Amino acid sequence: MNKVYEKAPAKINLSLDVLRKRDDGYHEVEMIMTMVDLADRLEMSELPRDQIVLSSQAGFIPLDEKNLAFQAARLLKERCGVKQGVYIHLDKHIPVAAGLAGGSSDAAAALRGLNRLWQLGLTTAQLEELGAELGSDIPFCIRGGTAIARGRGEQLETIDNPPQCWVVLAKPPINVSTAEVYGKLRANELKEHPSIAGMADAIKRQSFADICARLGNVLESVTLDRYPEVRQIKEVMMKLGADGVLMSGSGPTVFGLVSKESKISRLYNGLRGFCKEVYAVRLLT
Ligand SMILES: C[C@@](CO)(OP(=O)(O)O)[C@H](O)COP(=O)(O)OP(=O)(O)OC[C@H]1O[C@@H](n2ccc(N)nc2=O)[C@H](O)[C@@H]1O
Ligand SMILES: Nc1ncnc2c1ncn2[C@@H]1O[C@H](COP(=O)(O)OP(=O)(O)O)[C@@H](O)[C@H]1O
Repeated sequence: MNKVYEKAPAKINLSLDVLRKRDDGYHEVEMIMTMVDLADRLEMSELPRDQIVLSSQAGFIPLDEKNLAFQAARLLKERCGVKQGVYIHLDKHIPVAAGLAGGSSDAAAALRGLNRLWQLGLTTAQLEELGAELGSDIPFCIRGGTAIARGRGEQLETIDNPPQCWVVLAKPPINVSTAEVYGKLRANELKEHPSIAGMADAIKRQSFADICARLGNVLESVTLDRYPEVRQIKEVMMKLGADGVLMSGSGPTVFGLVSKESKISRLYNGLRGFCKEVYAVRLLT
């Protein structure tokens, strides 16, 4: 029986700006995203009957058509006229509804993997286009690397990876809805905007100090107000010596960038006193 495996890494937003609310209800964004080495793993095998079957060791995600990996398989089947079924096992490690694009990355991995399993011969650009139909972050998760994302997040410009560093992630035990955070944002009243060009330039110059100084996310204004524990985690991370700290996406996960390995255990152990879900990983460069 044919089988393929795909890794589905989490993303972080190094800079996230919202320019305006659009007529279609989405927000026009400009953001810089990169991947970290915290990943789900997907195993996909052929099913002789025409069915999509999902399983996972994680008890807290839907395994039916609400799952983005299921939606990815269904979309590919419909568009490419695939008659076979597929069994997908999702080995989940990325925290759910965390601002780390776990579901989006699973969908991206399913598109990449099923393109191979079913020998469809779609290009990355075609997969990105299909992915955009399922979610704004999915094209980036298909492409990977580091990119400036515009539009509603689906228009990508690949840029250099930042210099390698440690990324400490802390997720407080709350689930944040992306739609709700965008819904509460007063996009026209934002006083400060992070400079995306400035962050892109800091990355181009490989200046770790400037990258840390330029971290910014306008969605913090909504999530930090609503959930004071996210603000507290940011403060704790700074006190424990992270070089730069920011909330990822719509939150609630906070990440800290650290250049020196010697700082990691203090940061990791200190944070564990505040929340159960703490990870120390590397950038996926
Ligand atoms: C905030 C970000 C930052 O990377 O990530 P997460 O925090 O979700 O990881 C993204 O913009 C999230 O992208 P994604 O999670 O794919 O969003 P989608 O499924 O397309 O949309 C979910 C909902 O968010 C809102 N939405 C999303 C993207 C966008 N540019 N404007 C929006 O207003 C819409 O209300 C939409 O119905
Ligand atoms: N494969 C999946 N993994 C995780 N969550 C998923 C998946 N498919 C659908 N979901 C749903 O998508 C929502 C957002 O999940 P996720 O992608 O982890 O968050 P975020 O967009 O904040 O990074 C959750 O409510 C979850 O139920």
